[in-house]
Amino acid sequence: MSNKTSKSKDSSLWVIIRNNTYMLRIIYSITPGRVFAKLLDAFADYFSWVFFSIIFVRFLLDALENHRSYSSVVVFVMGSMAVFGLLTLFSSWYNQRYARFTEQKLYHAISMKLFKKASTVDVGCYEYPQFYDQYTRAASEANVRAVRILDDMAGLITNIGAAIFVMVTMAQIDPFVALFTFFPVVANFIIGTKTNKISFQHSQDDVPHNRKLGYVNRVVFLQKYAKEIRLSRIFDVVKNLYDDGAAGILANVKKYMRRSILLQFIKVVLIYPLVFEGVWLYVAWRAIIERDLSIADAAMLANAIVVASNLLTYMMDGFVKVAENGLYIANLRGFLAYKPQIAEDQPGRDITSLDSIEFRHVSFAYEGSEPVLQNVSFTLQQGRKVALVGHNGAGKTTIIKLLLRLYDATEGEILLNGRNIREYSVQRVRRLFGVVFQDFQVFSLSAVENVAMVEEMSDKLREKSISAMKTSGIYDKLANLPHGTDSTLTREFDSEGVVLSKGQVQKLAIARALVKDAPTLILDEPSSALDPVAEHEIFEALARTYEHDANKIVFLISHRLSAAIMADTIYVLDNGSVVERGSHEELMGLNGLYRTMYTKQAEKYRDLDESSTVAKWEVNA
Ligand SMILES: Nc1ncnc2c1ncn2[C@@H]1O[C@H](COP(=O)(O)OP(=O)(O)OP(=O)(O)O)[C@@H](O)[C@H]1O
Repeated sequence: MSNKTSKSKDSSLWVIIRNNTYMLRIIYSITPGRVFAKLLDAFADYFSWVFFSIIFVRFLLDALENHRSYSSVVVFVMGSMAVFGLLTLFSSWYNQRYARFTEQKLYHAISMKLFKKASTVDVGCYEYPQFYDQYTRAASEANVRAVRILDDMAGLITNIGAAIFVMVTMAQIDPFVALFTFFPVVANFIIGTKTNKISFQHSQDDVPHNRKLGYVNRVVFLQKYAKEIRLSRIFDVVKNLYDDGAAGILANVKKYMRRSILLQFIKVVLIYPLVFEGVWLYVAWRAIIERDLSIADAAMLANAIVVASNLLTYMMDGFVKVAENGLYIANLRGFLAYKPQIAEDQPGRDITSLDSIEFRHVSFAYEGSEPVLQNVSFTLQQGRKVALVGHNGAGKTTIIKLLLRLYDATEGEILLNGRNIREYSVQRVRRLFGVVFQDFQVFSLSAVENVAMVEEMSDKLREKSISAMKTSGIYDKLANLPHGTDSTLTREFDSEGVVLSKGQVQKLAIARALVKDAPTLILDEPSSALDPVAEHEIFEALARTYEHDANKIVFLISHRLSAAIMADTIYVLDNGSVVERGSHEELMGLNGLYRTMYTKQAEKYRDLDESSTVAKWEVNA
């Protein structure tokens, strides 16, 4: 993943501008009103500040010195107050209502962008800690940064306007005095840039540690871990991750704090006194010693210098903040710009039916791992019912993942209807398969939504979902509940939610695969949690369903070889290679791995049968 997503830390001006404008464009596309309202709010802020510190004071002192009419003072004061009142009213509406409202809108839209991207990145990304780090960095900062970028940018623009105004006003009275403001501004900029780089690096270094804290939090709060935690001492082990994370965060505090404190000290102790005290000495000198400054101008100048140096300091801070925001946005841009190698939206040929599936000398290795499949070749024609069997880790599920284009083969090719799978649209290919994976998930939604798996439920789809539930054998359980098939699964959001057993969930997953009515049905260990009666019933029902549908290919992966017997062809995988193939009878005749596995299982079942007979006999006795 590290080489797949760009993680730019370049702080050159061009990159900063590009990153900020990139984010501003996103913000503008989501809520243009917020952009204009924030600009007006920032203007209201600076206007009130500059107006009352400089113009207001100067006008009043000038009116007193030059004996202007009382009514002109009243009009000026009342007019100023009216404008101030209106701007304050606008600011409180903006900050209390509009900003919060649009903030949510921004958060929502940006989160959706992130979710969408995260749900389309290559599945292989999940094998990289760097992926989680980058996603966390992008996700944790993007929302907050979006608002900050707009606020900082609007602040900077109005700040520049206000600074120009104040500097020009000052220069009209004393061009020399403006120089006072530059030293602290430049010094502040240099220190601010350094401080921000340190705090950015600090926050980035904290991400892996914070993820460990987050992981432990999840383990404690999520239901799926609750049983293991109560029945074992695993939490003592997991908790070490929390300790590691917390220690890492503390180490980073130690690593970065000394430099930050030093820079802060230089800024506060050395820079500010130079401006504020120095300026008053200069103005007092001109007014008392040189006597070339009126009271109104002296007061205005003294205020203006403080205001100007503050404005320029804020302006430099604004530049630094904008640069800092640019660094954070680089994470988001990098993440959103990531182009999956197997892109769902990549254009490709359409495919709606399957005449044949062929694996031609296919080899595959997960990135950074040894080869999992080696030179696998087989061809399946329409209507074939095949089983993949083999020991744990032989590569059975990996074959399915390649077929679904969750990964691409490292060598060789997979052909659908005689064409390389890569020529087809990924979405179209995935629609060809109804799959039950071993690690299927239940969502906190209604049972029928868990089966249909689409947002808009039509009556027809509901009917199909219910019929699939009947075939998989879960319907009776759900139909008897107060909300029937609309009952929510899990109790995370609904106290009346249903908690299904593992076997019941497996039946639900089978219904999910059936409802797709895809040309190929893939069942990866579909009966591992089912009792023998339920297993028998499901396979009977599946056989009935597919008996009449001669076109469909059924792919079964199972450790229960009794289930694999029904297949036309059984492929035996060992260490990533197909070592045997044929019908049950043919494979038994080969005297190879299949026969050994089958005989061992048959013995086990016979032993179980015998022991249960003994148990029955003991009970009867
Ligand atoms: N995402 C992954 N990254 C790296 N290695 C993986 C990944 N998934 C599986 N493997 C490895 O690939 C090998 C084959 O795994 P696969 O899941 O295909 O086996 P399987 O035959 O389906 O096993 P089982 O019967 O236990 O389900 C295993 O050694 C496994 O450790």
